[in-house]
Amino acid sequence: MLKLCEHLQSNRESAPLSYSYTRDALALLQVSAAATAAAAESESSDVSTKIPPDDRIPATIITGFLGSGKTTLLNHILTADHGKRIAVIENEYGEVDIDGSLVAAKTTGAEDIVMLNNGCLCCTVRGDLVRMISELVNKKKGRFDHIVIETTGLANPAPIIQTFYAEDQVFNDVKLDGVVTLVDAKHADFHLDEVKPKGVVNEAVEQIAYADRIIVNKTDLVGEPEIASLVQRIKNINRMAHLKRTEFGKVDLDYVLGIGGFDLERIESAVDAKDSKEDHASHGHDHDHDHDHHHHHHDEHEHKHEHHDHHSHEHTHDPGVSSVSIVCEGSLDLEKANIWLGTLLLERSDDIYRMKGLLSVEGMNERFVFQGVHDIFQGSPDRLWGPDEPRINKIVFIGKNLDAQELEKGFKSCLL
Ligand SMILES: Nc1nc2c(ncn2[C@@H]2O[C@H](COP(=O)(O)OP(=O)(O)OP(=O)(O)O)[C@@H](O)[C@H]2O)c(=O)[nH]1
Repeated sequence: MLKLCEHLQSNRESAPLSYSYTRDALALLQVSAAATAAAAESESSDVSTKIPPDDRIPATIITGFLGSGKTTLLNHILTADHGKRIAVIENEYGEVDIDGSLVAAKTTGAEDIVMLNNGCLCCTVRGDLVRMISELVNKKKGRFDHIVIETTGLANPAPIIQTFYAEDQVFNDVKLDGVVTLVDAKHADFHLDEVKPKGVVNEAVEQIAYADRIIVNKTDLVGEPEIASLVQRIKNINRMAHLKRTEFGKVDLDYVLGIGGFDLERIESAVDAKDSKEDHASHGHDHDHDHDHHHHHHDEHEHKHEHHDHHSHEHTHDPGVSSVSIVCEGSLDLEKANIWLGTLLLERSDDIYRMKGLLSVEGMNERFVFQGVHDIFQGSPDRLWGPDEPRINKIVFIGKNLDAQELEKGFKSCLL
């Protein structure tokens, strides 16, 4: 505990905190409150905890299924007039980096393009990613403003995101700015429906679940009804991410770069979007029951409701991935919140993909903001609550088999 305290205090002068173990997360919450209380005592007139600017280099992860338009978006980013110097890390699965040459051909030469071949970022080459980022930072610091990482279409983004919080070498110099997920308007349904063997993740679902920004691309290839139903489906998985429809990845760059890891507005809008009880109750129930798929996926009706014995329900409800948002006024009893969050993460961290929150903790003058990726938890005090500002807690979970009512009940039981 003492060690954590010291860590917290030294970190308050620099970057936010990241811990990869549940118990640390809890201690962090506790220590934050204690430190704030101490600050309040020692500086009676000015209790503000100064949150220093975070000057780490931002990194954006571009993910999306094979052929969804990642390289197209990357080219758009690199050729657009934004004045940012961008270092690119390309992860091409296989020996020949075709994407690399496509991107390189279009760039002006101001950026660095680094290739990570022969493996998928999410598994075999994560160590390489850490080394590569460290190398970029050590050798080229000051020569670029932003890192963009393009993952292979088959990447599960979780381990890549976790690299940014769990690896000190990365965390000290680089912050995750955001995860941008491209969705192929024409083929996404097919991939989302795809049945995976038990225990194997559906990358298409995961990529949507982890996104901060979603780009439904290739909208020129399908009609409005298909797009609308896809958008609905995406929102059922992740209601926190912003979503835009595009052709050839043409989006404003501030939609994808500089979005900020702690995008509080996003938490707020995700929560505000949850308006009715009915809406709330529908969370986690987007089961399409499309259990069997063949490659003739153009006719939706053709493969719906085909059941075979070997595709049991337990692994076919891929949109069991959903979002739950909780909003309620009041202040949290720290001890209760620690126990609740700790138990939840201990029991469910495999299923809780992402978690973001803005909390009002009793005895803490600042808003406490946090985010988690499975068992990795990062949080810090944010600005002071305003004198007349209602102390409203907002928390969003994205994950598998979430029970909205149970989560809400658990959270509310921590309120004073
Ligand atoms: N019609 C249409 N084609 C597009 C659009 N966006 C990209 N494409 C094309 O789709 C193909 C795949 O695009 P890429 O950008 O290479 O996709 P990717 O996600 O990088 O592909 P992988 O590296 O294989 O995962 C290319 O031929 C693009 O020109 C779009 O909005 N509409």
